[in-house]
Amino acid sequence: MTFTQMLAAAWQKNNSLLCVGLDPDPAKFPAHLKGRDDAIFEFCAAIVDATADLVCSFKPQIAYFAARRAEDQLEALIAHIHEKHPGIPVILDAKRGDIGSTAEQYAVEAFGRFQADAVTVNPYMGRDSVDPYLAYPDKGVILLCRTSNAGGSDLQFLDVGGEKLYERVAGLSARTWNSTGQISLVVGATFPAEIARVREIVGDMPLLVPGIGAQGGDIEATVRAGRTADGTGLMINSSRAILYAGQDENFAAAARQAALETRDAINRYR
Ligand SMILES: O=C(O)c1cc(=O)[nH]c(=O)n1[C@@H]1O[C@H](COP(=O)(O)O)[C@@H](O)[C@H]1O
Repeated sequence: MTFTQMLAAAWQKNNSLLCVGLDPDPAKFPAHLKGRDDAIFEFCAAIVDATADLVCSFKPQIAYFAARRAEDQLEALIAHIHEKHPGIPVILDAKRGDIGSTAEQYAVEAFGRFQADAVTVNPYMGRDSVDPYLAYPDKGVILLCRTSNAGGSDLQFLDVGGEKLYERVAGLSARTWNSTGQISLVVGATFPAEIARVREIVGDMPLLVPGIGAQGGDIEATVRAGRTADGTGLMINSSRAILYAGQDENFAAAARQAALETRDAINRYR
């Protein structure tokens, strides 16, 4: 099954456009996990098990694991998701981008080592820097287009021959680069007008939309701007607002409640 098929099935099965982001920061862990060698795995696996029936995808952010020499725990976590919650796609958020020969190694890392179903990629270096990921026909390649941070406008809003750079990325992705149907785009929830513009350019292509929750993006505006005609098309990510909804031993139950409320808030506007 391809990433796109898995995603479509998860949208339906869990009636959810919510992607739970796994950005584990040990400083924010409940006291009983602090100091344990496997704390990152235990924390994330508990969140995954508590929310897996409420999401369309999980998105571990590699920096939170690599910064603490915990890539082995990331491998174990992704294996855990595949084994215990088959059918829920895993997006490795790594925002890679490099010349083709190096991109080949990043692709092996994401799809071979970590067994992710999709990876985030920075398209700034152009088509040949994206091709090595597309060589894995079952995998998703999610390109940064209009990011959620304020500084995203520094480059993505530049005029490039009568259109903005993010519009060029969307247009190239949809019309030229996506011959295999593997590409999705990142568009921040903090910019609903641009979500609508990207949707206009790319048709029904799936969009990864971070920026609700801790970054303050508006759920109603996001869904109305980005949903497709059948009420899907979005992976709306929330990380901190779900991971750290509770601070004690009951953190996973608190995360479940936050995920449930977020999924239902999203569904109100589909
Ligand atoms: O590619 C991403 O996931 C991403 C793109 C973007 O434009 N903005 C953005 O916040 N992200 C990621 O989405 C997550 C947002 O986390 P919260 O703000 O805690 O919900 C982080 O893992 C970011 O790295």
